[in-house]
Amino acid sequence: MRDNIYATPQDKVEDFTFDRSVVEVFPDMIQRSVPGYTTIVSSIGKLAKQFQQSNSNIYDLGCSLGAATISMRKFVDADNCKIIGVDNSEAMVERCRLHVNAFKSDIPVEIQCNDINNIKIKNASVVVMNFTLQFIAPEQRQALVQKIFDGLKPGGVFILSEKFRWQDENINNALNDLHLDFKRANGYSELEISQKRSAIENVMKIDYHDAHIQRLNDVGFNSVSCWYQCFNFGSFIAIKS
Ligand SMILES: Nc1ncnc2c1ncn2[C@@H]1O[C@H](C[S@+](CC[C@H]([NH3+])C(=O)[O-])CC(=O)[O-])[C@@H](O)[C@H]1O
Ligand SMILES: O=C(O)C(=O)Cc1ccccc1
Repeated sequence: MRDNIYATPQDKVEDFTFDRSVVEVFPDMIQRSVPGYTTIVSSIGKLAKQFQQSNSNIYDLGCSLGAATISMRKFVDADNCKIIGVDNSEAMVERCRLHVNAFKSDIPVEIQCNDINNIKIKNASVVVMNFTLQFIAPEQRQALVQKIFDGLKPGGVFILSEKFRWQDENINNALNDLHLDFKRANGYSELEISQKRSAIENVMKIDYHDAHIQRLNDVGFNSVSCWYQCFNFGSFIAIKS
């Protein structure tokens, strides 16, 4: 289903939520809005294969419809691994369970409806946050990333994908413009782009690219790199030694 949510003028643009109407169009919305999304999702599956450990948990935090969970499940083959997807949108979780159950697999998957700030993370070999940290209140981000580090086993990996901004205004504007052109090329009108911007400005607070690296180092990761970037979107790998 095509994302037409912001195609007609709205008197007042409400804050963006992951409700039922978003669920219906979500695959189209994220594909047309996030440069590199498909590459990132498939690479997450391959990274999960590289870092899986037998008898461990694999987390997909903010799993939405389960794209990263399903990608990882295709590649994971270690003994006694369990994939745990968590999302606090009931509409997403309900649809995610349908997606996950549409394919047969030997890897157990559990989809939980919960706030990721409230869950325990333990015995993890892989933790994925694919475009989710940006929706967490900024003051809660450090504690959440610390909890992820603490819940990882030695040799475990954290994969963090986000939209970025830069302190350097020239870089920031150049990469933002490339993203706007990407949305236009994918059929979004100026009205859709501006109404969507209003809808997300209060709920999606973007961190500086440097701030992510700093935070990952601060919580204890000593191997950190951006492994993918397209315009102002990208993904970090952080390994616990
Ligand atoms: N506190 C929270 N607790 C749990 N879930 C949350 C919270 N806040 C937001 N979410 C959930 O995080 C998801 C973010 S979308 C992730 C895409 C997916 N990872 C993908 O690989 O397709 C990214 C985007 O839409 O830009 C939504 O499903 C929210 O309900
Ligand atoms: O739509 C945008 O411009 C974004 O920045 C990313 C996005 C993608 C999907 C839901 C919310 C935000």
